[in-house]
Amino acid sequence: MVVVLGPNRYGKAETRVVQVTRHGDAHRVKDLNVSATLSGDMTEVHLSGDNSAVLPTDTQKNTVYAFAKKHGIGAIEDFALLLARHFVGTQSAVRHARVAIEEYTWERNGSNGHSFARAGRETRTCVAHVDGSGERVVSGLRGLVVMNTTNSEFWGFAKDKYTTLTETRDRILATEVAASWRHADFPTYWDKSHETARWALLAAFADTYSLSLQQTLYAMGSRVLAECPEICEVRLSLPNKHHFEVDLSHFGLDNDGEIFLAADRPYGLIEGTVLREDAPAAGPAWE
Ligand SMILES: O=c1[nH]c(=O)c2[nH]c(=O)[nH]c2[nH]1
Repeated sequence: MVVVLGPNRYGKAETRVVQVTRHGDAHRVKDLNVSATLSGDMTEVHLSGDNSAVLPTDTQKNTVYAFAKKHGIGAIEDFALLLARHFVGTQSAVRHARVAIEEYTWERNGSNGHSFARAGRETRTCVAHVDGSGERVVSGLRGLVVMNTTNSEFWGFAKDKYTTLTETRDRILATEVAASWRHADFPTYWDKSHETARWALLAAFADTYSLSLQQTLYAMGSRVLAECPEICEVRLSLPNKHHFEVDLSHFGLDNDGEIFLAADRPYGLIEGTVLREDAPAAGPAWE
């Protein structure tokens, strides 16, 4: 039997780093979850246990903390690129570094400058790749929960003998947005680019008179591309958080779109990609 080593990679997953910057009494918090993944000339460690090419995952973790102190944490895309460039640039055996970062946002709690509350469930994300073919960054967010209480219909759908869903000309449309977007060019300011893309998603969700969540998805992705010239591809995953009007007739009450059961499962899951026709090749961006 002949076996060979296939694709492999290794790294330190989920290094949690919190940076508190103190401007007098007004503190600022950056709260990240950093996952580094390295690959390259790693045959010997797998075949013979020779570790000479292996930068320990423990070192990768330490680098995250040291770089947070030395360089500070600004936009997560800048921090991810800094780390990825460092691993590829300083370790000859490392040909490809992937650094994925999640950022959790804290809001001020009161006015004392040092008390914070976690801001909802929304998480900002990015994945940076650095290798011999170049640098690629995918940014995004997840956990952004949105709801329209009208301007949503769903009718004219295919039916078979198992279809019981009634057509509706007015329903609640709610979802928890998970979106990621690929950059054809790097923006000057990652934070500004993220803010604009996020705003575009929200604006399109609010403005679209929806005949299906699929149509809303396409509108959201298109709006990001319209507002952000540096972005060439948007991927969206939208759970349809169903709200069912409750039948209150048993209690002698009518219900004209006022009382709903918010079902947590099962949920429809609408996923799609919207991209520029001339988007450059993605390379490893989405891996
Ligand atoms: O916007 C929707 N898209 C669907 O594909 C679908 N399917 C369903 O049962 N409800 C909905 N709503």
